[in-house]
Order: sequence, then structure tokens, then C-alpha cells
Amino acid sequence: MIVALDGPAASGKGTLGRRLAQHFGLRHLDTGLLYRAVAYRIIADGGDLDDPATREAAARDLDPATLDPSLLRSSAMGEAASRVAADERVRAALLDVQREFAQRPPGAVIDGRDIGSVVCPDADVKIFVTASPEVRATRRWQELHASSADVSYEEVLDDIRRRDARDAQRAVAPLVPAQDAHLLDTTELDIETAFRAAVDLISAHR
Ligand SMILES: Nc1ncnc2c1ncn2[C@@H]1O[C@H](COP(=O)(O)OP(=O)(O)OP(=O)(O)O)[C@@H](O)[C@H]1O
Ligand SMILES: Nc1ccn([C@@H]2O[C@H](COP(=O)(O)O)[C@@H](O)[C@H]2O)c(=O)n1
Repeated sequence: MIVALDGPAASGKGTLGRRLAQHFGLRHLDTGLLYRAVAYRIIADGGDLDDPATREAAARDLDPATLDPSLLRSSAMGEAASRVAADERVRAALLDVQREFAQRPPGAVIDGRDIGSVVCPDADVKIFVTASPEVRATRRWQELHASSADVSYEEVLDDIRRRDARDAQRAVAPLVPAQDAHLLDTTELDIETAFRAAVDLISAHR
């Protein structure tokens, strides 16, 4: 079984993805980490994020087995990831690794921006997870604040809005709900209630 979870920044895709994978005995891939890792490699090597050849080479050389999420979670890396993710050659270089992950038994929960629309258009269940920008910013700010990050709520909200706009407006694989996706708006749902709603949606397809 393949479950595609898409949605804007900090909508809860990763939180839901991890729990759903555990619940249904599936593997989980957070595809945002792939784009973050491409950006991280370029920055760590002193490269130019805006250079197409540098971006493509970093994506082609990426070894998903070496991802270190602790290096990739910052807001700055999210912003840099969103810039490289607008490049069609970067997206093409990362496509096979995502599809191979999805196809391997016993199946997977994959979260990102274009999973239901491009990466796994035949996914068994597609869920578009969203919440208002203000609620997402509050949740992300609380998360960052708990880890002692020195960032204001306004900065987090700006970051989310800018990233969502770039992701939704890019020419290739934009952030958009697949036509057959279920919408899960968690603005007024806590994590447990959102998880239960997603379990019900997936169970109905089994
Ligand atoms: N329904 C919810 N109620 C309250 N908090 C939530 C809910 N869903 C997620 N969160 C919290 O919101 C924050 C963002 O969630 P998460 O990291 O899962 O989002 P994401 O969509 O994977 O983010 P990104 O786009 O950066 O990968 C986390 O701190 C998480 O605990
Ligand atoms: N399938 C995907 C996943 C991510 N992106 C881009 O990466 C950025 C970071 O993703 P997070 O999920 O970790 O926030 C995101 O803003 C997108 O630009 C993507 O394009 N496609």
C-alpha cells in the first residue's frame, strides 16, 4: 500500500507520516529531507544555490542513506531547499529514489508536496494535509522555541508564507492537491484527532 501525504510547510505531514507508517506497518519517507540535503550539500561545499549545474550535480550525487535530519531541519535550510526544489533537473534527479522507496514491500507513507500529483499518481490513498498559516506558524514557533531557537513568531509566519508561495507558484510539480486527494484541515484538530481522521481515511481504502 502507498499513502501519499502532501501539504504546505509545517502542516503536520511528517508527524502524521511517522505515526501512520508505524500504525499500518509501512515505511516512511519525508521527501522534504531530500531537497534539504541537496541544498545543504551545495552550501557546505561553498557552492552557488542559483547555479543550475551545481544544483543538478548535488541532486544526482545525493545518497539518501547518509541523510542526517539534525543538520537539515533549520528554517534557513527549508528556505534553501525551496529554492533548489523549483529546478526541474533537481526534481528529475530525485524522482527515481522516491518511486523506488514507494514500490518496495510492504509499501510506504511518503510525505512532500508532489507525491500524489507527480511521484506516486497511483497511490492507494492521497491526503492533502493543511491548516491556516497562522496556526502552522504557531505550532512551528512553539517547536523551535522548545529547542531554544531564537526566532520570532512573525519571522516563522513570513518564512512559511514565502515558502508556500514559491512552492505553489513554481512551474514544475507545484504544491497542489491531487484531484483525488482527501483534504485534511487540522486547523482545529489536535495531533491525536488528526491522526485518527487519517487512519479512518486510509482504513476505508483497505
Ligand atoms: N494537529 C496538530 N496539532 C498540534 N500540533 C501539530 C499538529 N500537527 C502537527 N503539529 C506540530 O506542528 C509542527 C509541524 O509539524 P510537522 O513537522 O509534522 O510538519 P511538516 O508538514 O512535516 O513540516 P515541514 O513542511 O517543515 O516538513 C510540529 O511541532 C508538530 O508537532
Ligand atoms: N516532495 C517535495 C518535498 C519538499 N519539497 C521542497 O522542499 C522544501 C522543504 O520541504 P519540507 O517538507 O521539509 O518543509 C519545501 O519547501 C519544498 O520547496 C518539494 O518541492 N517537494
